[in-house]
Amino acid sequence: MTDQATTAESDAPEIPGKPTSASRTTLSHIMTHNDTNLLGTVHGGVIMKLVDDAAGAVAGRHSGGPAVTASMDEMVFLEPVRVGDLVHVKAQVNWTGRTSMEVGVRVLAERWNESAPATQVGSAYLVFAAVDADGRPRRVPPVQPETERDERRYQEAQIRRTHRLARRRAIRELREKRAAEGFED
Ligand SMILES: CCCCCCCCCCCCCCCC(=O)SCCNC(=O)CCNC(=O)[C@H](O)C(C)(C)COP(=O)(O)OP(=O)(O)OC[C@H]1O[C@@H](n2cnc3c(N)ncnc32)[C@H](O)[C@@H]1OP(=O)(O)O
Repeated sequence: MTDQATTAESDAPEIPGKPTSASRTTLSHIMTHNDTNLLGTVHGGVIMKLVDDAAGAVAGRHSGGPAVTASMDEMVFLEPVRVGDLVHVKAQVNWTGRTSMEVGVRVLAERWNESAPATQVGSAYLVFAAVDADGRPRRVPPVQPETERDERRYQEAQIRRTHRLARRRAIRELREKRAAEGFED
C-alpha cells in the first residue's frame, strides 16, 4: 500500500474528473430461505456479498474498468434482515486517491408484511483499487462531489484514509521494533 505517487506517475497527465452521480448505483435483491443463518435470519455474509457487488459495480463504472476490493471497513449491521425482505444496496464513490476509491454503501430493507418505508439495516465503507489486465493498480478519475452531502462524505472519507494509513504505519513500526528486540511472533 503506497503512501504517495512516484515522480514518473505524478508527471502523468491528469485524468478528467467524474461526478459522483455518474457511477452511483442501487442493487436490489429479495431474500430467500437460501440466505439464512442458523438463527433463521439473513446471514451477514450474504449482505456483505451484496455490499461488495454493489461497491464493485460503482468502482468499475467510476474507473471505467475492473476494480478489486482492497479493504472493507466498518461493516455495520443495524437490524436483522428476514426472508422475504426486499434489500436495496445503495453505493457511491465517496473519495478517490491515485489508484484507489472509497465506496460508501447503505443497506436498506423493506419488510414484505409492512407498508412502512424501507429502513436502513446496515452500512459499510470499502476501498477498491482499479487494476489493469495484469492486476496492477491503474489511475482513476478524481471524483467530483456534487452536493453538500457528497462533500461531507468526501471529507469523512479523507479522515478514514488518514487513519487507515496511520494505523498501518504504527503497526508496521511496532512489529519492526519487536523484531529488532528479538521477539519471534
Ligand atoms: C466500464 C466498465 C464497467 C465495469 C463494471 C463491472 C461491474 C462488475 C461488478 C462486479 C462487482 C464484483 C466486485 C467484487 C470484487 C472482488 O471480489 S475483488 C476480489 C477480492 N480482492 C482481491 O483479490 C484484491 C487482492 N489484492 C490486490 O490485488 C492488491 O493488494 C491491490 C488491492 C491491487 C493493491 O496492490 P498493491 O500492490 O498494494 O498496490 P498499491 O499501489 O500499494 O495500492 C494501490 C492502491 O490501493 C490502496 N490500498 C492498497 N491496500 C489497501 C488496503 N488494505 N486498504 C486500503 N487501501 C489500500 C493504496 O493506498 C493505493 O491507493 P492510492 O494511493 O493509489 O489511491
